This record gives sequence, C-alpha cells and structure tokens, in this order.
Amino acid sequence: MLELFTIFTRGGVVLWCFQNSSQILRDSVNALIMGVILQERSVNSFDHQNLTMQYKLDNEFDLIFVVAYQKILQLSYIDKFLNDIHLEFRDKYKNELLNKSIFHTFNFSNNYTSILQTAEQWAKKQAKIPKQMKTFEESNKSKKTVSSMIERKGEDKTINSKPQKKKGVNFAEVPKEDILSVKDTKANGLIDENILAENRLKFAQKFSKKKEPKKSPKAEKEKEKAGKKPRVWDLGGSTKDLQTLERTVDKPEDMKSHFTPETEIVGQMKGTIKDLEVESSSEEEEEELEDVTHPKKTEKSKGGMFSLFKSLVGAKNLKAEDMKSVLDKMKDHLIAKNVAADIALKLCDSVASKLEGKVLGTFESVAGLVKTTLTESLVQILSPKRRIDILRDCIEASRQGRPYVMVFCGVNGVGKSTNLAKICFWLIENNMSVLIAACDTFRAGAVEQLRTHTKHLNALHPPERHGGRQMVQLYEKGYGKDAAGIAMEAIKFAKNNKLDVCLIDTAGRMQDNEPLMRALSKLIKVNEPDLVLFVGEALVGNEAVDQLVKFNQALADYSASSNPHQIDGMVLTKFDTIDDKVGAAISMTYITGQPIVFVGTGQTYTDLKALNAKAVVHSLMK
Ligand SMILES: Nc1nc2c(ncn2[C@@H]2O[C@H](COP(=O)(O)OP(=O)(O)OP(=O)(O)O)[C@@H](O)[C@H]2O)c(=O)[nH]1
Repeated sequence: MLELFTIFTRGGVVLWCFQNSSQILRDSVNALIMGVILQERSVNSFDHQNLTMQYKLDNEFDLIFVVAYQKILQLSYIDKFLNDIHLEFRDKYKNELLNKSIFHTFNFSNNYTSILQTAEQWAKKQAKIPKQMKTFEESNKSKKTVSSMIERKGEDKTINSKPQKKKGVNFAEVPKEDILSVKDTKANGLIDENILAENRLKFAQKFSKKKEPKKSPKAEKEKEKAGKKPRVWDLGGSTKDLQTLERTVDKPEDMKSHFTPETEIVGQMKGTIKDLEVESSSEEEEEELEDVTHPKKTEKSKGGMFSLFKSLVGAKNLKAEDMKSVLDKMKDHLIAKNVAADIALKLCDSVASKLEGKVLGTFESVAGLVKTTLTESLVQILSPKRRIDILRDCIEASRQGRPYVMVFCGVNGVGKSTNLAKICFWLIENNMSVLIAACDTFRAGAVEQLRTHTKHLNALHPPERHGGRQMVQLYEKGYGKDAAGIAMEAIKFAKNNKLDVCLIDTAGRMQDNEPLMRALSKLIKVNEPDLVLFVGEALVGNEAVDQLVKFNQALADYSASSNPHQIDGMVLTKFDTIDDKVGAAISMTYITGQPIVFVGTGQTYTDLKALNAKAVVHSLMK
C-alpha cells in the first residue's frame, strides 16, 4: 500500500500525484529532495519520519518519480513499479502531454492503478519462486567495501542497505532556505488538482518551446535493442592504567616544532580564514579547456582518466552500459586520490544515474558532459550546506553573556591540540579572549602541551596589546579526572570571567573504544557545546569513513537523547603532507553532510585555512 506517488520536475513543479491518506507528506518529500537528490547521493531508499521513500530520475525530461510508503512495510516491487510507471508516463508524456488541446483531460489514474496492481502481482509471484543462489558478482563479497566491513550492533553487514537508518543518526541536515522544494500543496498537505493542471500546461509549454519530442526508451529499445595509522596508545585507555601514566614532561619534539616565537606572524590571521590554495597550472587548465572545445586536436596527445571518455561514441541516449567502463576507470581514479572506495562507488553511481537517458548530440559532448557532471557533483558535496561563521557566532554568544563553546574530538595523534592552538591564535587575532579546557586527562603530556601553547600565544598577544586583557587562559585539573566535569567547570569559569570562547580539548580515542566513546558522548551531552568538531587527518582513505560513521553513531547511541548532538563539522589536518591525494575531504563531507570548517596545512599557528571546494576538486580531477 503506497502512501504517495508523485511526479514532479527538477524545478519542483508537481505534474501528477496520488495520495492515499491525509497525512502531510510534503516535508518528507522535501527532505528527500534536500537530503538525497540535491546532494546527489546515490541511495536506493531514504527514510523520513515514519516513511520510506524511493525515487527514479528521468534525465531527458528532468522529471522525478517518488514513491512513499510506511517504513514498517517491506515492499519488494517498488523498483519494478517505478521503472514501469516511468516508461508509461514518458509515453503518455510524449503522446498526450505535449498536445495542449487534450492536456486538461489528461488522466493518469487508470495507468497508475493498473501498473501498481501488475507490480503487486509480480511481487506475489516472485515470493513463491524458491530463492536462487547468488552469483559471485551479485554477492556482497564481490563488492567488499568500507561499508561492508563496518560492523554495527544488531545490523546485517549488507551493501547498499540503508546506511543512515540507525537510531537518531542524522547525517545530512540541510537548512531549508534557498533549496528547491515541492510546491503546490494545500494547507492540509494534499495537492490541488487545478494547480496540477496549470503546472502541466506550463511545463508542456516550456518543453514544447525548448525540446523536440524525444523517442521514449521503450521505442528506442525496440529500435536498437594508506594512509597513516593512528597512534596506538600503549595503555589501551582503561581507567585502571591511570596510576601508571607519566604526567609531567612536555613532548619536546612537539614543543620545538609548534612554536614560532617570531612576532611577524601577529596580524596575519585577522578576519575570516583564508582559502586553501591548491596549485593549479594555468597551462593545464588551458589544455583542459582545449580538450572540451577542440577535442580532436588534443585527442592523441593527452592520456589520463578522461582520455577514456573519448571512446564513447555519441549515442543518442546515454545508457548505463555505455558508461560502465568509463565509470570504472573514474572510480579507480578517485580511489587513487584517497577517496574511500565505498564513496567513490556511490559517486560514480550518482553520475551514472544523472546522465542516463541524456540525449547527446555529438561525440565531443560526451567527454565534456561526463567530466562536468562529476566535477559538479564533487563541488556540490564539498560546498557547505550550512554556513558556520564562528566569529559572528562568538559575538552573538557574548551578547547572550556566555562563552561560545567548541569541542575537539578525534582519534589519537591526528592534531587535535595543535589545531586547537591554531584556531585559538586565529580567535585572539580577532580580539576574542579564549579559555582552553584541558580535558585530555589521559595522555601523558597533553596538559603540558596546552600549557606551553597558552604561554606562547600569550607571548604573541600580550595583555598590553589588548587593553590589559589576558587573551588565553588554560583551565586544567591534571590527569585522571572526569573530562565532562572539567569541561563543565571550565565553561562556568569562562562565563564568570566574561571570556568569549571556550575550546575543549579531548583525549584521542579509537572509534571502537566503547568506554571512551561513552565518555565523549557524556561530555557533549552535559555541556551542550555550540560546535562539535571532528579532527581527522587528510592522510586517511577508507579509515576516514569508519572513524566518522562510528563517532557519529556513538554520539547518537550513548547520549540517551532523542536528538543527540553529533558532529557539526570537521578539521582536516596535515593537508600539507598529501600532495594531490585530497580524497579524504570528499569522503568526510559525503559521509556526514557537514562542512570542513578548517584545514590544517602545517605546524605553525598560521597554517590554518578554509576549504576551497573548487581548488580541491581541481586537484582531485587532475
Ligand atoms: N604537517 C602537519 N603536522 C601537523 C598538523 N597538525 C598537527 N600536526 C602534527 O601532528 C602531531 C600530533 O599532533 P597533536 O596536536 O599532538 O595531536 P593530538 O590529536 O592532540 O594527539 P593526541 O592527544 O595524542 O590524540 C604533532 O607532531 C603536530 O605537530 C598539520 O596540519 N600539518
């Protein structure tokens, strides 16, 4: 039993709709558009509230077909139903909808009912057929990817299962403004038939102006037929080991490299953080441009991933099999650039579904189109869906008489403390007073490392430069104490002393260490920070996905809250060490839907940048 079936355009104009109940479904469809379709995520289904939704794109006519049904139902015929109704509607669309004279009498209800019944009967028959053994290619083993290796409690390790389904995990929250949504619903959530008729007319007019009627796929068919391993903490992280921790000395190697006593860096970080610069040779860009505009000229001379696109001879309608070899090559290229294998696969699937059915005029446009589509998808993934303006938010928090609180978390040795200190430098350069809370109460030397940073930051920005205000203070209670409690006291201290920002450093922890993940979840739950930043190395490939999925999952599972505070953004560190292997940026943003807020590009206080999506994508596509 379907709750909703609707056909709408990419512009959000509803052309046809069937709704089974008076439940307001607009929000769910909009969530699908914002969380999946606009994000270009290739997922088989999407859950929102009590509904599961599946969709199909028609790239030729820019249509989207959406089905929604109760989450508890297991409907095996939805894929078939969507395929059949898509073909049927296209035929109708071509033969009837473009003909304005009979436009208003258009009736798709009978087709809908009959296709649905056929699909339901088909599913019943299928259920009676004994299950056949899977071939190796169909099995999960052949597709062993990161997601298949991630073990989650109480969940089968299935590929292409619904990865974002578990309790409270909300990977991609996107604000509603500035995003297209399905319009034209009445206050009660139902679609107004008159508006639908108008929509169809407008759409048909637009289409009849723009495009020649295309052959339907049915007719066509008839016609032709390494990353660095995180530091292992010897003591394993159990509280039993606290007594034996060495708690005194600074880490001399860190100290040497971190401090730049030269005061010439003062003033360099005023204002918003500068964008990351990724070298881009203009020669190369010109060559690329040449390639798209005059492909024949450069065809022989240029190799690389995109040379393969030229083997695609310009078919009229691009089909999945035409693109397979190209997409395989593209996937390997992305993996070689450190994009997690699972994500690379999903990206390629998304490109394929975006291009399937597109009508291509010439051989030349294939190369350009595939490259442009992938580039657009990557830029889209990396572009922040939500603006995090820390300086503005700090001022707002000050106005409310409280400090702006940021928590830094991540696995061991990724650069949490170092990048916290860089962010602190940036904040004091912008006249914010900062309290650093030393909540890494496990690692020997962690508190001393922060103490030394505090000393040096104060030396760079002494109170005399700031009207007698001490710009950085350290809140520390030594080792072995409860980190959540220290963070709470620190926030209180910052509030009482009218400090602008409180930066909470936490102990590095492996994503599988349950007691430490519980402790982090508690710290975040009881202190309600403004921003939870996950610090991750740019060196990691597949591991990035595992870390982020498990951190987010743990924050949801252990918080005992129906609306747990999860990761708000990422700090991508050691970007200076990866050459052009920039794929971790893609994996991290894809998996969380959250932005990379800072990029660490070295070991000095000024080595902090903002992510430049275009530059990263350029580097990725080289
Ligand atoms: N090249 C480079 N090195 C960095 C960067 N950020 C941090 N590091 C180095 O990475 C090492 C680890 O940094 P820490 O700040 O101690 O890492 P951490 O995550 O706080 O470590 P734990 O507390 O043990 O989990 C140090 O040697 C830093 O200098 C960066 O952006 N680039």
